[in-house]
Amino acid sequence: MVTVRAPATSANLGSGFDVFGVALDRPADIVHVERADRTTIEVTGVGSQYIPTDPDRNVVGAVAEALDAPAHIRIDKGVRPSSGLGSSAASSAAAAVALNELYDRGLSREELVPVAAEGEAVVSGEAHADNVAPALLGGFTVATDEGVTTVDADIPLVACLPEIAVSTRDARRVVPSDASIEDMVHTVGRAATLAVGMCRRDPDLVGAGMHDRVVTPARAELINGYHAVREAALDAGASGVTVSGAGPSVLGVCQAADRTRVAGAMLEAFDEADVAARAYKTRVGRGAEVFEL
Ligand SMILES: Nc1ncnc2c1ncn2[C@@H]1O[C@H](COP(=O)(O)OP(=O)(O)OP(=O)(O)O)[C@@H](O)[C@H]1O
Ligand SMILES: N[C@@H](CCO)C(=O)O
Repeated sequence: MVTVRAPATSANLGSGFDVFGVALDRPADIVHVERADRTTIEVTGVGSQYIPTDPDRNVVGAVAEALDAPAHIRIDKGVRPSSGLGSSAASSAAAAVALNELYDRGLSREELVPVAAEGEAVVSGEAHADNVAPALLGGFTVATDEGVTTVDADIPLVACLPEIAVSTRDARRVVPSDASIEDMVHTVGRAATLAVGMCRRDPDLVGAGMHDRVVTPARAELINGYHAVREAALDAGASGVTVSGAGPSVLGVCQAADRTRVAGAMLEAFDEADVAARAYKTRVGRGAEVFEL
C-alpha cells in the first residue's frame, strides 16, 4: 500500500487566471492505494457524501486510467469539495503520486502534472493545471502550455471558506469571453507584481498584485457577502484579497502577525451576511508527500 498527503491549493490569485497557484500548508487530502484488477474507490471525510465513488466520475478514476494503474483507492477528504481550495486537485495529485509509486512508473512530479490534470477535466470539463501543479510541486506555481515554473515562496495567507457551494463548472460559465486592452494591461501589470512578490517573499507586493478587473468581479456575484468580507480583511491589514480558485473561498494575504485579525474580520463579515464560514490561517506550503510505503 502507498499513502500520500496532498495539500489544498488556491488558484488564479486574482491576476493569474488559469496560470497561478499556491500550495497551502493546510488542509489536505490523504489517499491510500493498493494494487487491484480494476479500480474501486472509497471516500471518507469532509463532504464525502457529495463525492461519487464511480471511477468514471471521481477524479482519481481518471488518474488511474491515465497511468494504466488499476487500484483500490481510499480517499480521506480534508479539503471540502466545491470549496475553491482545490479539493478535486488534492485527490488527483495524491492519486497520481501514489499510483506512480505503486506501479513504479518512474514519472517525475513535473510529468505527473498533465496526468493529474486529467482528473480536473472530469469535474470542470477542462484539464487546467493551476491547482494540480502546486498540489504536486508545492510553493507558488506558474502553469502554462510550456510547462510549470515553481518558486519556493513563503507567504502568510488566510483562506476563508463559507458554507456555500460553487462548482468550478458553473463558475467558469460566468467568466467574460473578452477583455479590453486596458484590462489586459492592468492584469499583466498586477500579475508581474505578484510574481516578483512571490520571489521576494514580500506579502505587500503579492497582495498588490492580486487585483483583477475581469474574472473576479463576475465570480464575486456568486459569493454572498464577498464585497463586505474583502473590505473587512483589507481594513484588518490584508494587503490583497481575492476569490480563491472558482470560489466560494476568499483568500487574503497579509503579514504573519496580522493573520488572526484578518481571519476574525473575514468571519465576522460573513456572519453579518448570515453565512456560516471557517477560516484557515495558513501559508504557502509543500506539495504532495509520500508518508508510508
Ligand atoms: N476526489 C474528489 N474530490 C473532490 N471532489 C470530487 C472528487 N471526485 C469528483 N469530485 C467532484 O468534483 C466537484 C468538486 O470539484 P470543483 O473543481 O468544483 O471544486 P474544488 O476542487 O474545491 O474547486 P477549485 O478547483 O475551484 O479550487 C464536486 O462535484 C465533486 O463531487
Ligand atoms: N483556474 C480555475 C481554478 C478552479 O479549478 C478556475 O478559476 O476556474
